[in-house]
Amino acid sequence: MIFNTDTAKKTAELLLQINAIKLNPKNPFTWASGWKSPIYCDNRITLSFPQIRNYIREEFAKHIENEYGKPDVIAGVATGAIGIGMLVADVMGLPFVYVRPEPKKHGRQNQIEGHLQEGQSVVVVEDLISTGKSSLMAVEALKEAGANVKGMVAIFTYGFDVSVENFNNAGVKLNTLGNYDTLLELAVSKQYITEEEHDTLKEWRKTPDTWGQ
Ligand SMILES: O=P(O)(O)OC[C@H]1O[C@H](OP(=O)(O)OP(=O)(O)O)[C@H](O)[C@@H]1O
Ligand SMILES: O=C(O)c1cc(=O)[nH]c(=O)[nH]1
Repeated sequence: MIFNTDTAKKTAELLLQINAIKLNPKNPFTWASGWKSPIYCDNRITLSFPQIRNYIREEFAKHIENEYGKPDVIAGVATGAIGIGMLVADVMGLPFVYVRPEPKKHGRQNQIEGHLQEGQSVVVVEDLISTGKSSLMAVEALKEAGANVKGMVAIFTYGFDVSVENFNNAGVKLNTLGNYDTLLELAVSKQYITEEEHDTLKEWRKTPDTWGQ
């Protein structure tokens, strides 16, 4: 669920402005889930724009504080949310850890990097939710380490039913700055996308798990 419509509109505007939204229906992107998609939202690009990463940082910090107060620790989901998670932790004056998709194979074999104590409250920062699988694996690792996971915040969600179900089943609260519906509406109204691209996206959105196969 988005925090509010103003933030969702602003987030969409900024992502479009920096060309973080990539469309390539002829040569679809492969997502982390294995799904094929005509669209890719590359939130990593926001880190390269100081004003935009500052906006995201401030919005996250404000909403985390409103929703959860100050947790003991901010966690970022690797790798996409290490940068922005660290910025949020810094502005909130909080410790930071990041969570790998799986334990590292050499060295200390950590999945969670940084200092985390059992019983500490944690808010998890993610860059993007498609199915939610990557994010929820990070939550699982944090819980196994004894963390008290308060909830998750992300820059963007596609809002797929499967992600809503996955978060509900895991009992994890998710709030995002932006979402697909708001982005699409703005992209159409500002003519960032052509009629043909809009038709492709409408078709894709009906069955994103099997599109392009
Ligand atoms: O909701 P999901 O279906 O799990 O997909 C979303 C995940 O995919 C991306 O990560 P990716 O695996 O591409 O790795 P990266 O963060 O290292 O770029 C993104 O950063 C999310 O973590
Ligand atoms: O599902 C993914 O892997 C994914 C989709 C997307 O739009 N952006 C991204 O960074 N990852």
